[in-house]
Amino acid sequence: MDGIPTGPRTRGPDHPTEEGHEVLELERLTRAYGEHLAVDEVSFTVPDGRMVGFVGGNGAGKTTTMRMVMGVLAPSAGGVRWDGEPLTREDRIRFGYMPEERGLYPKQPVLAQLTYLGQLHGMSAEQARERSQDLLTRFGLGERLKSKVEELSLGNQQRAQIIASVLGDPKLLVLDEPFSGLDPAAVDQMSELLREHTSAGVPVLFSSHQLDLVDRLCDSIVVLHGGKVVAEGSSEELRANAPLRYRLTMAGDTGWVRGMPGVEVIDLDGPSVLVQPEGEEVAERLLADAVGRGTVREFSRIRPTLSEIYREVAVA
Ligand SMILES: Nc1ncnc2c1ncn2[C@@H]1O[C@H](COP(=O)(O)OP(=O)(O)OP(=O)(O)O)[C@@H](O)[C@H]1O
Repeated sequence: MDGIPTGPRTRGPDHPTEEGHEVLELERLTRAYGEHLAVDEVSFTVPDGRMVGFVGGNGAGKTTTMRMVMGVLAPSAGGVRWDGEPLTREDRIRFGYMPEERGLYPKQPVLAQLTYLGQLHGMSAEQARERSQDLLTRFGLGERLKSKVEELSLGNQQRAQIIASVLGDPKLLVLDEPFSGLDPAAVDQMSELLREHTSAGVPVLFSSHQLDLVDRLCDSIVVLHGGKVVAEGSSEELRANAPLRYRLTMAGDTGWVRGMPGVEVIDLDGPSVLVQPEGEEVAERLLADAVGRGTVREFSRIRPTLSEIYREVAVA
């Protein structure tokens, strides 16, 4: 478990402790560039032991928000609290951050660089080297310890960047697109690494455009659009607010569905139709009608994907 925070193992959403929750709270965080509001009163919480996915289209304001959390950028208004108190410089030193522009120097050997970063987080040179080496080895870079960062493949550079962000036993992780460019095996390894941190009570906030991955990994999701939070919750909560949709498949043509009051046809392809009924009663009426008209092969409620929900709330 090298590189994993040493906090009590019992912390986390299912095992709250009495020593308080280390929760990150963004309160009406706002950033303007000239007339343009890049981030507009963004409020949400990253609770201890939770993994929060931050999604939104290009230019939605994710990076700007994360930079303000990390103190790289000053907010125009609003603030950030940690453990109920305004965030300080000292708090931020204990946070792990993977910036959009990445932090590692291309020309320096990867182990030497991580060792140096570990020392900046207060470890001895020996501790820092040992922990860096263990993590690099665990994630398949054991043979590349002396390679310069620029000599690694992009995916391996990304692994090293993620390792760099967890080196100092962070109290919070803020990661800007940590999974971009990783192959599926690396995604699994890095997700496991992040999960180890949430299990130890660390709140994790990461941005991503990979919605399936966010759906799979995150305890909750914040959707940003045009600098504003347009949806927030667990994927189940987001789904509960999504429109009711059913797929009806019959032996014959389903074109007759177009004439049914209260039923919007989303997609119709001969014997199969995707519909959005106004409510459960309308769906039941539709099924009864279908049974009266011929053989029903399928009538099922469609669980929307996160991508579909995202398109509903975040595509202009
Ligand atoms: N230094 C800057 N000067 C002026 N405008 C900026 C600056 N940085 C960001 N912006 C603007 O702020 C908005 C939010 O950008 P930001 O990089 O936070 O979005 P993002 O959600 O991270 O996008 P992406 O997914 O493309 O990385 C955009 O309209 C961008 O053009």
